[in-house]
Order: sequence, then structure tokens, then C-alpha cells
Amino acid sequence: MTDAPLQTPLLKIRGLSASYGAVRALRGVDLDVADNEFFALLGPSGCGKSTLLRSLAGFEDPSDGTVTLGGADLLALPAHKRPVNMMFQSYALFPHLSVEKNIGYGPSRAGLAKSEVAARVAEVIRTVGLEGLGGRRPSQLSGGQRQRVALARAIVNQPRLLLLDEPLSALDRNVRAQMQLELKRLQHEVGIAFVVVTHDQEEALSMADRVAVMNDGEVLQVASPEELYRNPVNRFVAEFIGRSNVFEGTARPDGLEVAGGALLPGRGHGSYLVVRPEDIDIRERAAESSGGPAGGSAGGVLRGQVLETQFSGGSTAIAVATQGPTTVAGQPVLVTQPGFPTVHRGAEVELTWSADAARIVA
Ligand SMILES: Nc1ncnc2c1ncn2[C@@H]1O[C@H](COP(=O)(O)OP(=O)(O)OP(=O)(O)O)[C@@H](O)[C@H]1O
Repeated sequence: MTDAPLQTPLLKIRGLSASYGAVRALRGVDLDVADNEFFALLGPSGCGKSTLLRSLAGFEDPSDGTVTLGGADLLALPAHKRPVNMMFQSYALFPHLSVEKNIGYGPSRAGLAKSEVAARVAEVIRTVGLEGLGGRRPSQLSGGQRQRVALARAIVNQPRLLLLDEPLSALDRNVRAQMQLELKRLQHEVGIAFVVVTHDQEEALSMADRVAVMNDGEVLQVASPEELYRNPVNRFVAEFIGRSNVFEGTARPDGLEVAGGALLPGRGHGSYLVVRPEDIDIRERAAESSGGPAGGSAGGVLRGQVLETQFSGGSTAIAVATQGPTTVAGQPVLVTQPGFPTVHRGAEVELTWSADAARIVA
């Protein structure tokens, strides 16, 4: 899926702007979220993710723009009347209430009959995998279990849209990886659209159907994780999503011409060439082939020397100091290959990639 507007979005955001005094936190955001979609807002600290989420929940007053949910004006409703629920980083559980009471609190307050509340609570306890723990207090649960209670509480009112602000940030690494899968499974099972805020790109890529990459109050690109990785619209997205090698120069029909005249193979328009570490072939240079101009006509070869190799189980990362063209950050070129290293520290190497494997972007 690409940036094309959805046919019948559940959530439709147009021209949304918000400020805190002189700080413009959102600058005309347009977004569509589909029914039953797992949607992530991803961006660096301060880019406006939380402001956007809080505007949807009704905790922030946008200065401009429209938001509709299922065709109805969402901004016209006070927070407590919106068919939207928000799960916070801190979970906000009642410490003195049992798991069951924590989960049943919302439906009870909404005036549901006791039997109905009990039935719903039992159902969501099953959904989130907390069977047998209904009588415990939050302090008697692990971090992952508390997180499930918070989730159960957020879905028990059957909102049309669930907003999650950095939902997994309080969990340690292992639990977090497990909960990412769990959250995705749960989202598909309950069929509620999820909008998740995160600054962790791995988390966004592994969970979401589509991701909006934000910077400085603006949405730069909305696409599936694969599309963002393969076809970033600009340098910012390319560097924010996954690891990349970026070169600066002038676009030519078959690549990017860099300072010194070398042509690096790639396709697209703009001033930056992005090539992913796994798309670069590396091989040791035969002694007789040394001495030619770096990045010459031989298919856009870069030459260099291996600084370091790092084997990490299934794959190897290799840092190469290039002769001639260097990356924009002045960093070594990063190459990854499956399996064990085929070159070693100090080796003189050649790097090649095909034009189709590299994108030239703005
Ligand atoms: N209450 C506030 N008063 C003044 N400025 C604020 C306030 N809340 C947020 N901002 C500013 O608005 C901008 C957007 O903030 P926001 O919290 O939406 O970013 P974020 O992407 O969620 O960041 P983080 O990942 O750090 O939570 C930032 O420049 C921030 O400093």
C-alpha cells in the first residue's frame, strides 16, 4: 500500500494543526486509517506524535483541520464521548483493585448490568491471556501481565479506535519482543483499529500494517513497512527506517554522480543515493586489479579497505573505509552478508550493487 488515499477510511484526518504557544507541534497533517488497521506513528522525539494522538483522544485542542471517525466529526465531541480509547505508557491501573475490577471499572461506570460486565470482563481476560489472574492486584503481576490488564481495560468498552502511546516502552527487551507479536495477534482478533505511537522503528515495522513517518510536525511518508524500507521518499525516511548508506551528488540516468566524477548505480531523482547494507556485494580485490580509478566505469565499483567485521549469529556486518566517494555522514560503508564473514580486517575489497538495488531520493 502506498500514500494513495484509502477508499473508505475509518479515520480521516485533514489539515490538522496544533500549537503550544509559539511551538507548532502539528503542521497540516493528512492521514487515513482503515477499519481494522494496525497503524503506527513513527518519528524522532518532539516530532508531534503524542500531540496527534492526544488530539484524537480529545486531550488536545487542534487549531485547524478536521477529523472524522466513521464519517462523524470527532473533534466536536468531548473526550469522554468519543468512541476512542487510549492506553497510556504508565498503564494507570488502580493499585487497590483486582485485575477483574480494574477491567470492569469502565463498563460498570457506563451503567452496564453486573452480569453483562462480568461476561465482558471474562471474555477480555481470555482474549489477553490473563486467565486465572483475575483476583490479583496489579502489584502481584509482572510488567507484561500489567500491560495485558491495561490492554484489557482499553478494549473492554469496545472502542472503534484504540490509541496506544509507546505501549511497550516500560517492558524489558525479551517481554517486549513477545508483546509485539501478542499485540498484533490481539489487534487482528478484536478487529479494532489501532494507532500506536512509537519512536522505535523496529517496533513500528514489526507490528504495523502501515506506518506514518513524521518529522517536525509533518507526515513525510505513509506506507507499508516493506515499502518504506524499499522506497523511502527522502533521505530522512531512508535514514530513519533501517540501516542505510547514503551518498550525495547529482542524479544521472543510470546513477548518482559524486564528487570526483564517479557514477554510483541507482535509480530515481534527487541528490542522495541510498543503498542498503544487504544489497552490496563485497569481494576481495585481486592484486592485479588494484590501481584503477575508484568508482570507474566498471559497473560503479567502490574500492576500500575492511575496517572491521562483526559476526552476530546468522549474519556478518562489515565496515569498509572507501577510497574516493564517501558517505554523507563520513562514515564507513556498511555491508551485511548472511553467514560467516568472507573477508577480514585489512582486506582490500570491491563493493558493487545493481542500479535497481539503490534509490536516488530528495
Ligand atoms: N505542553 C506543552 N507545552 C509546550 N510545548 C509542548 C508541550 N507538549 C509538547 N510540546 C512541544 O511540541 C512538540 C511536539 O511534541 P510531542 O510530545 O507531540 O512530540 P513526540 O513526537 O510525541 O515526542 P516524544 O517521542 O518525545 O514523546 C515538541 O516540540 C514539544 O516540545
